Amino acid sequence: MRISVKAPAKINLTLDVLAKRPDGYHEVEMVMTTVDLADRVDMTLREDGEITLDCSASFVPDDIRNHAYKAATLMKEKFQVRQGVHLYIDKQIPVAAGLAGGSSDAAATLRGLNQLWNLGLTRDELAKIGAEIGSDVPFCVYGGTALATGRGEQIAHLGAPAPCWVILAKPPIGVSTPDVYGNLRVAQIDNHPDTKQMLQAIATQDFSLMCQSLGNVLENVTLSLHPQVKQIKDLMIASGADGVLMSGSGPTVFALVQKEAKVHRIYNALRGFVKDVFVVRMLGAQDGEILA
Ligand SMILES: C[C@@](CO)(OP(=O)(O)O)[C@H](O)COP(=O)(O)OP(=O)(O)OC[C@H]1O[C@@H](n2ccc(N)nc2=O)[C@H](O)[C@@H]1O
Ligand SMILES: Nc1ncnc2c1ncn2[C@@H]1O[C@H](COP(=O)(O)OP(=O)(O)O)[C@@H](O)[C@H]1O
Repeated sequence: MRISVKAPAKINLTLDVLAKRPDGYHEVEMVMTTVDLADRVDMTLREDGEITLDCSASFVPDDIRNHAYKAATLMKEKFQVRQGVHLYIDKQIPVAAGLAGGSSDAAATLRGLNQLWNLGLTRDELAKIGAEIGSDVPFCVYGGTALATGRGEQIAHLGAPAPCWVILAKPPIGVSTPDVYGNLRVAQIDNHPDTKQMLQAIATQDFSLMCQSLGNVLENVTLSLHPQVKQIKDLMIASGADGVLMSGSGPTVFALVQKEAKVHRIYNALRGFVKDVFVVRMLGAQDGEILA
């Protein structure tokens, strides 16, 4: 018996940090949406009770350090499941990119095992388990578009933003989320995004207001550590992007573009500068569907 689940990447349309919490995490307020760049997680039932994992990207861990493996272990222990599973991850999302690839693989694994092991859990119950794996996993369990608060695990669903093209560009560096948060001085943040205005832009599918409302307080930290990120931002703006922002803790930068003619110009300009460039669409309110 085998199930395959798509694990879409996410981008942050806003990312605000409000305070440092006693538990070492930060209080965040972020609007996230999924895009149609996705990993695929294949899950094959194992009667011997073992959990094993293979990944198409050799540099991604294939043991308990892999978030998908962690998800399977958590589900097996919580529900005393006798069977095991072999996980195969077809890696398409750049790693350590600010696109929550690992979190999305974990969320896809939770959703697929719920079906493969006939656990009958609700989406909310899966999201609660996801919060034990990482702050982005609950959002990835639901997919679509949402406002995430707390450390990122409290989710308020939103409607689909105005449809547009999204061009993702990742410079050849990996950025560690803990390092970026560790370098953030919350008291010195002077560019808090207007989250309410972003919510209004999404509710009214107002593309230009959405572009004006983009904001990510982690950007300045990552830009100061990695100048290439600013170069990509400047190139996207110079090539005519309607909106530009770094996603999550970076280093991926995305451009929002409404007219397809502009997409080619921006894509070609970026291709001369970075290898990892993707032209994708927002998934709006859909989620990573479960395939046969
Ligand atoms: C920055 C964001 C924004 O979407 O995404 P990515 O850039 O990773 O995609 C997330 O907050 C990343 O979430 P995630 O990658 O799940 O982080 P976690 O594993 O929970 O935490 C990794 C580390 O980041 C820091 N962290 C994360 C979330 C948060 N609200 N406050 C924090 O301080 C902590 O140091 C934590 O130990
Ligand atoms: N399934 C996975 N896919 C990618 N990276 C993973 C996965 N599981 C664990 N990791 C580890 O998590 C880190 C990157 O996680 P990822 O979600 O790709 O980054 P980000 O949260 O910035 O989007 C890397 O250190 C990688 O080794």
